[in-house]
Amino acid sequence: MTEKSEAVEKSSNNTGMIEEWLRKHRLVYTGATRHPFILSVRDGSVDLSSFKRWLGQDYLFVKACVPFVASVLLKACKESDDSSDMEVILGGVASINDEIAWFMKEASKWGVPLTSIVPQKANLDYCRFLESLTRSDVEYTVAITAFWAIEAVYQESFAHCLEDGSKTPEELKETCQRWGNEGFSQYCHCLRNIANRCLQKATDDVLSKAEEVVLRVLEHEVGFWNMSRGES
Ligand SMILES: Cc1ncc(CO)c(N)n1
Repeated sequence: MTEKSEAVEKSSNNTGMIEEWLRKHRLVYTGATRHPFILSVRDGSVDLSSFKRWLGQDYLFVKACVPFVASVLLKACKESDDSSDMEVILGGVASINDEIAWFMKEASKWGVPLTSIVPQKANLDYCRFLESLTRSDVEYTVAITAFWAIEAVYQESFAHCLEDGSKTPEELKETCQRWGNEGFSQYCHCLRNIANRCLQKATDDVLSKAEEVVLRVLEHEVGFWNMSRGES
């Protein structure tokens, strides 16, 4: 069976290509969503200087996400056969807008000076990767799959810090709520559905590009968490 016919079969069983890849790359996915930095938030042992470093770097990252998300929106306009994709991606634009405002408020609360933050190598590498995905020769299917992966890592990571039994410090719970809340989980689910629908119709060539992009996102996410712990 080809990867493509496998995907079609999977979707009739109510699971898609993304679920298939998550099974196949479980360890890589867990590496990104259960990183030692996140586990330290969850068990309360997190070093606040790491948290502040993450906060400043993520502010820069989120700003760099704006042209990427705009490019996904543009690709949806041109290439999507379902007009509801637009609403979901516009929701993503709105959520980035809120995030930027939230980072500014949070940074002032923690005394992190946003104007003087220097992007670290892992951050620059990730931003450069995002920029490469904005090119017009990158298919909508590949771009929306990358977008799902980027959002899903944060959703799964921060939701883990709010589960029963977690000892996340009170002052970090609001941060975890940003990405760990039910609305964000729903939004990620919508992105996953869009990606699965596109992947189901994709050629083998696009499928393998999309799978590769998911793996690159997961690698960059691990690099990003490592940076927060002062490891790069
Ligand atoms: C590094 C990184 N990945 C994903 C997200 C989710 O938006 C974020 N804010 N930062």
